[in-house]
Amino acid sequence: MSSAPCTNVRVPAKVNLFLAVRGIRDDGYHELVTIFQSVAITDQLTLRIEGRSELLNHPAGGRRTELSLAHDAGSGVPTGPDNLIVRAAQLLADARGIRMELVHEHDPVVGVRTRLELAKRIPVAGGMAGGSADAAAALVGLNELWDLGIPRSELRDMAAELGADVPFTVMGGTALATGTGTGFARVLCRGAFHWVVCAAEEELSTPAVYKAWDDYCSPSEVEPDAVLAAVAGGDPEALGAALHNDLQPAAEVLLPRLAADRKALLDAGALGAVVSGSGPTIVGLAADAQEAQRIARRVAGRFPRVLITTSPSGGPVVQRC
Ligand SMILES: C[C@](O)(CO)[C@H](O)COP(=O)(O)OP(=O)(O)OC[C@H]1O[C@@H](n2ccc(N)nc2=O)[C@H](O)[C@@H]1O
Ligand SMILES: Nc1ncnc2c1ncn2[C@@H]1O[C@H](COP(=O)(O)OP(=O)(O)OP(=O)(O)O)[C@@H](O)[C@H]1O
Repeated sequence: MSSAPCTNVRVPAKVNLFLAVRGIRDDGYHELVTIFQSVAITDQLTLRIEGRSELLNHPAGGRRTELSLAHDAGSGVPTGPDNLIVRAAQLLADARGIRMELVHEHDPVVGVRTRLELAKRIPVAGGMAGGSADAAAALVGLNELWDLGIPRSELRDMAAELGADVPFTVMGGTALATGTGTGFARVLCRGAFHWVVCAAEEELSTPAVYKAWDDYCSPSEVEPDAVLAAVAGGDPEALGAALHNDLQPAAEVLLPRLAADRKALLDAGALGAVVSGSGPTIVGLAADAQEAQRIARRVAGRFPRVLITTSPSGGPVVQRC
């Protein structure tokens, strides 16, 4: 087999610079208009092949692999079949006729093993598409490691089966999405934006936030034009004023403190502050890199974890190791 025995994928988190909920579909999903942007907070997935690699991608060898997953994210993130990485691997294996058996990382290798290790830096259940980004890393990384040759655009289309945020995280950059968030077009973005990312102690479940929107909010007509103009012009002041998220009031029903947290970021000098996706992470936009550091210092005592980052970032970056 010609593929490398080891591949590394760095995959960025996302923020929604704009998110409008237009209504509910019959299947319970919500129709959105949203602008995604990748930010430079990344998870890293390392993928290795051990044992008899000829069994993996060779029709005569039977096309099969064991797969194990380990991560450093603690007990809130599963390592079994529910992990989005494992679901992504299963999706690719099924699509290419590879028999995949999920095993424990310490089980002895019988035949061939695909060993995955995740270094998690994106806040978990924070509204920054961490699990989706990991699924994207698995699709892109296994495509390379298993030598499947699937174009990125096809991986993006397959990704919709794994979750609404996954197609965007396969591509990265800046995009305007409609539908459930899976159909999108690239958006022009000039320059770099500087963010103060404030993680919360609590987690918010995405279905629970959409349920709160159902119970307390109604469809909005707000349009993304001001955000599109601000990113095209590389104008942080305009972007700060235009940041918008219809899920924010729903997240604040479940965690009322978030409203005061946003105000604290604005008082500390942020040009705008918004709940990221379904929350509870809040992102504050700074005028420049120095200002981001100043704001971060001012709010540090209020949040368990404050990160400084930039956007836009690219898509998943694959390196042989
Ligand atoms: C909040 C956002 O992160 C904004 O980008 C996404 O809309 C959520 O994306 P995600 O977590 O990848 O979503 P999925 O894993 O597909 O769905 C999780 C749950 O979110 C709700 N969901 C998600 C997307 C959408 N357009 N409408 C929904 O109602 C559904 O209850 C679904 O059961
Ligand atoms: N690889 C993974 N990383 C993180 N969580 C995962 C992963 N796979 C499955 N999960 C589960 O998904 C839940 C949501 O985690 P995630 O970090 O993706 O949330 P999120 O960033 O709010 O998602 P989104 O912004 O896409 O709505 C977690 O509580 C965890 O149980």
